[in-house]
This record gives sequence, structure tokens and C-alpha cells, in this order.
Amino acid sequence: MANGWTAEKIFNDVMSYTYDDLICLPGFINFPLSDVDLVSNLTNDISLKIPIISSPMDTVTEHKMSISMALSGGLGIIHNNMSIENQIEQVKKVKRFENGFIFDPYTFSPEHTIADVLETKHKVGYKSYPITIDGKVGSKLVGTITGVDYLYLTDITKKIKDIMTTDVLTGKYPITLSDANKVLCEEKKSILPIVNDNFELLALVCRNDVHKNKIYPYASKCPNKQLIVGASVSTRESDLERVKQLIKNSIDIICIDSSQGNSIYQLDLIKNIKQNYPNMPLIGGNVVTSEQAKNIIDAGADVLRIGMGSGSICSTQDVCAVGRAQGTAVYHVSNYAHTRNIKTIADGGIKNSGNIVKALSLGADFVMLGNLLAATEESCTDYYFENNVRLKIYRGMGSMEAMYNKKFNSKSRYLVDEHSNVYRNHHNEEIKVAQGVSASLVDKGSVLNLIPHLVTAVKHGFQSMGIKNISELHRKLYSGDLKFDIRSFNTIKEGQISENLIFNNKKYRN
Ligand SMILES: NC(=O)C1=CN([C@@H]2O[C@H](COP(=O)(O)OP(=O)(O)OC[C@H]3O[C@@H](n4cnc5c(N)ncnc54)[C@H](O)[C@@H]3O)[C@@H](O)[C@H]2O)C=CC1
Ligand SMILES: O=c1[nH]c(=O)c2[nH+]cn([C@@H]3O[C@H](COP(=O)(O)O)[C@@H](O)[C@H]3O)c2[nH]1
Ligand SMILES: [K+]
Repeated sequence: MANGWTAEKIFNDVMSYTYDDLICLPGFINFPLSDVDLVSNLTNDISLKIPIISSPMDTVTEHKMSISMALSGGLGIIHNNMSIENQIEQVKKVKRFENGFIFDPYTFSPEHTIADVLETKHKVGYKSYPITIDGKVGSKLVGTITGVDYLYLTDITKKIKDIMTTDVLTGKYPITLSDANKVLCEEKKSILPIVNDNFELLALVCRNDVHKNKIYPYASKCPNKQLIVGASVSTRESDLERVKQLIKNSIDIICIDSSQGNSIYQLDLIKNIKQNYPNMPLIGGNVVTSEQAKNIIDAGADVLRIGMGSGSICSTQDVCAVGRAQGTAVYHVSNYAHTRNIKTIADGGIKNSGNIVKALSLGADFVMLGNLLAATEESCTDYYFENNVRLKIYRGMGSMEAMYNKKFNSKSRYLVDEHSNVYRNHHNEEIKVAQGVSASLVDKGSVLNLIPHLVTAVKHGFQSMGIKNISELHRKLYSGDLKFDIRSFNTIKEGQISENLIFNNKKYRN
């Protein structure tokens, strides 16, 4: 009797499968958990300590997510649903990052009111702010405001200039983080504005962050010690300029963002970039078949992004009837890509740490997360409260809301040509079909806590399979030593937490 089945047997049948349909069978443990190493090479020059990448979505990855992902050993890919200038500014913020220094602090001018401060406090949670002459970073520092200055005031129309502290303790640039932290602790201040010789505000160090201001041993860094960051572009012709600007601003990897990567637009773009910038690493996609993968690899892509319709906010498979079950897609595309020495990213549908173990076990070199990282402190939307629950928006990039994004009208991605054969309604309006939805998710805290938790859970999975690293996992996948079972509806239920339990602590349910 077979002790489980090889992936080759399972996936060379008529049925398609996703992560939850499978279970990985245990192996033999003869090493401690600390021997499991999840390092994974994205390209010849980029090696990440953890195989996790944040999705280029406009409710997930901007500079804050990219910084925390890179500090944790992964990678953030900044979305392109914004102007080129804004995207470059996001990249610069990541590249400028120095551990513990906030280079874009929230600031006010003396003319702002307490109501303005309260509104920001409500949104972002901070109580103390530096005050500059015009409310901007880079301008002259004129004071600070902390919770005790305003939290007990009844007249919230009062101006900041009437209550701010003007005798401010500052740090003079350049200053080391440990010196800044020492001043904060000794002087019992909540914030330390960092200024230059002209008393212009350059950055901020916060006492609340002192415990976070540690060394990140896994951080993804370039040889010049800056954090590694990626950015996405679309296949619109106008994005050639975006590519040019990103490369000029030291982007480490570019991801071409499309639900169906096997298009003349993407192949031409890849060839164009590779012709002009042969050393620029490119992630092509998305793909779910080896035929699609072949074209994109032949065009010159270095990495493939796998997934069509599997994302938690995706409606593509219902709306267009095109896509593929994610487990099957990851297995077949990775199997082919590895014969071409190309790495893969399993994108979409990852619901928990177990799904990460399964994606890697089916051949992926990395996973890309949207849902799991949305609604963290670092995701790029503001918190709001509903029924006393702290929430953030998470939406598909093909949702109506993302298509009509206020910051940058992404309608243009749908390339409406007045003279083309565009189907219109009886008001002569062009029809837009959403392939994603917008929803809310409950606050998940900081990526700096979430990622270590996910990574440790994944390491436990590896140890249980008796596998020490991703290379060994893939060797055993292709040799047939790695075994899986397919699960019935009831066996899936059996593997989950029972429904009749009342939970006291939902915090660490992966
Ligand atoms: N992974 C997934 O399952 C899915 C992801 N998405 C996300 O939604 C966003 C939008 O995806 P898509 O709609 O696939 O965007 P897309 O930009 O690839 O395609 C939108 C439309 O524009 C056309 N197009 C693109 N470049 C063109 C050019 N140069 N000339 C003429 N026509 C061109 C395409 O053929 C398509 O009809 C992306 O962020 C994507 O990741 C959307 C649906 C599914
Ligand atoms: O069908 C879709 N319609 C959309 O509007 C959409 N937006 C994002 N994506 C894809 O979903 C991935 C994130 O998936 P998760 O939320 O499951 O992590 C992302 O990384 C994308 O590949 C979309 N797919
Ligand atoms: K879906």
C-alpha cells in the first residue's frame, strides 16, 4: 500500500487541486528546529532569508510594508496604482530608511488646530508630533506637541501655536540611533526630532519604538547596505517611462503586473527592458500553465509569478471563467520553470502558514501575500473603527474601487479607445467589469511580529517533514520522496479546529 502519493502522480491526472485539498506527509526528524533554514534565491544577485514577498496591491505595499518586509528578511513590491513620481518617492523612502529613524513623520504647522491633531491621532494612533513652520518635513522646527498638551482640552478649535512646547529637545544630525535612544530614555521624552544646523526637521526618533530599534539579522540588503525593494509596472506603453525612472532610482527588481502575462504587450515589454537594461531582474506573470511560462521565460523574465483567480479578493474565475486551481498551477509551472533554471512565486490564496508550506512543497521558491499582510500596521491604508472593531480596507486591484482610485486614475489601465469597437450601454458609457472586490479586515498588528510567527510555523512544517531547507524540499519533490495525500471534504474538516469550541484567544490561530 502506498504511503502517500508523489506530486507527479497527483498532478498528472484530470482533477485540479489547491492547497487545502492536500496534506504533506511527515518524514523523519533528526535535527533541531534551529537547523531549518528558509533562505531562497530570487535571482543570481538577490537572496532572501525568508521566502515571503508582499503583493503589489494598493491596499498592501507602499514604503512602510516594503521596509518591514525587508527588515524581516523578505521583500515588498510597491504597487503602481499611483503616478510615477509618487511611486519613485515610495522607493526613495525605502532606500533612505535607517533603522529607527522616521524620515516622513506626521507633522503640523502652528496654525493647525487641536481638532486636526485629534483626527490624525485617531487615524494613526500617535500622540506626539513635531511642529514645523509650514507643517512639512524639511522645514524649520518650531515646537512639539504631546498628549498631555491637548488630550484634556475642551476647546478643540484652539490652535497648536497656543499650546505647543517651544523649548524642544532635539538631536543634531548626524546622530547614531543608540545615542538618540539614550537621550529619549534619559530625558523621559516621547519623541526626539532630528534637525540639521539650520534647525530644519530631518527625521524623528520615538521612545515607543526603542524596543523595535534593534538590529534585524535577517534584513534583505544590497551590498551598499540599503534595503532591497521591488516595484510593479503595467504593460501600458506609457509605463516604459516608469521603468526608466525606477531603474534610475536603484530599484532592485521590477514586477510586471498582469492577471494574464502571456500577452504580446508583456512579451514586448520584457524584451524591450532586457534590451535596454540587460541586468535588471524582472518578475513576469501571472501564469498558470507551462505554455504561458515558456513564452515569458523565452522573452527574458528572470522570475515567474503564478496564480490566476486564486486570490482572496479575486473574482476572475467566476467573472471570466479563466484561471486555474492554485496547487495545480504552482506544481506545473514550477516544474517547468525549474527545468529552465527560473524561480517561481506562488501568488494568491495563501490563507495560513500551512498554505505556505504546501506552496513551497509543490515547487514554489517564494510565496506572495496580499490578504495575510493587509490590515497590518504597515499596509497602506488607514485604520477605522466599526462596532468598536479596528479595521482596514483590503481590495482587489481589479475591483471597481481600485480602478477608480482617487490618488491616480487607473481607469487608463483599461485603455479606452474612443474609436475602437468598445461595447457601450444605452447611455453610451463604456462597460467596466470588476475582477475583484473591496472588503475590510480586522487589525493584525505589525508585520514585524506577524512574519516571525509565520516563518517559525513554516519551519515547524519543514522539520515535521524531515526537511532542512527549500533546496532539499524541491529535490525530494522531484525525486518522488516527498509524499502527499489528497483529502476528502470530511478529512479537511477533521484537520481544522472543531466548530463547537469557544475561543478565549484568537490571536495566534494561523
Ligand atoms: N492574479 C490574478 O488572479 C489577478 C490579478 N489581477 C490584478 O488586477 C490588476 C489588473 O490586472 P489586469 O486586468 O490583468 O491588467 P492588465 O493591465 O494586464 O490588463 C488590462 C487590459 O488591458 C489590456 N492591455 C494591457 N496592456 C496593453 C497594451 N500595451 N496595449 C493594449 N492593451 C493592453 C489587456 O489585454 C487587458 O485587456 C493587476 O494588479 C493584477 O495583478 C486581476 C485579476 C486577476
Ligand atoms: O482576480 C483578481 N482580482 C483582483 O482584483 C486582484 N487584485 C489582486 N489579485 C491577485 O490576488 C493576489 C493576492 O491574493 P491573496 O489576497 O489571497 O493573498 C495578488 O497578489 C494578485 O495576484 C487579484 N486577483
Ligand atoms: K478567489
